Amino acid sequence: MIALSVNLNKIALIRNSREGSYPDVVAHGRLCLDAGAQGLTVHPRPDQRHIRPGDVRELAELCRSREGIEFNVEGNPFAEPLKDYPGLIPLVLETRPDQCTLVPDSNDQLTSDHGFDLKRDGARLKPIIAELKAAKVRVSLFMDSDLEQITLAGDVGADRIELYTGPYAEAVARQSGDIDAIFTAHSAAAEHARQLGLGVNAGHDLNLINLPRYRTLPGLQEVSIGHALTVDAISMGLDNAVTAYLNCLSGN
Ligand SMILES: CC(=O)[C@@H](O)[C@H](O)COP(=O)(O)O
Ligand SMILES: NCC(=O)COP(=O)(O)O
Repeated sequence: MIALSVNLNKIALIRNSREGSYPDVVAHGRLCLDAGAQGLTVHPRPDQRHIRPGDVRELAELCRSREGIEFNVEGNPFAEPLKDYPGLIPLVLETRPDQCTLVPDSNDQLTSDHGFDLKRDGARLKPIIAELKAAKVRVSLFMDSDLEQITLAGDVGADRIELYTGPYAEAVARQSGDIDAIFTAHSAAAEHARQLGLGVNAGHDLNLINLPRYRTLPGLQEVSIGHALTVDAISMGLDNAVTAYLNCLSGN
């Protein structure tokens, strides 16, 4: 079974567009879990454009209260702390999510758009990964479909990789000629990770159109989906959107 982890960033983005706490991020996380999602994901960026440290603390409690539900916190461990943002690692060590997905985003990026270059960052990531694992937090690294880089992910002690699926999503949206080549590269990367003993997650710009093919990705354990699921929820309702993504993953 491929687990669906709903990313709540965009619920928080709407909340932050006004004073107060409407929509309530935790209440919407609870709704996703009640609809059957196996986990929740957040990406607390230093500028707090959407998810804030308080959201991470409250959602950690919510997920801990639910048997079998996983909480995944994403971010760049090297990002310059801004305002009252404590930094990703202190926040993760405080809240102890089930998984931390490290992502090489800089503070000025609109969104995540590439995986790690472990030739450059591997040495300084290794002790951070060890510290998170010592705290019993599973570590996943956001990676492109590059076999050499995925080998390095194993070398630096990652438990899993999260394949960056943006290029495939873009190719499907444009109906470009390289759709199959991109997915073939994804599959090779997933198989390579699996042979190295690494778990396989996937995410970014997944939606109800491009997601079905990921049912064939070797060893896929979890997808984290937020942007498109939130957009679908505007017309379907959040519980129906979660159900639609669960059905898509199970082939129903
Ligand atoms: C790592 C990744 O691809 C997404 O999880 C990321 O959280 C998207 O961030 P935004 O929601 O800020 O675009
Ligand atoms: N890791 C991917 C994620 O959490 C959500 O990405 P998106 O669906 O918002 O593009």
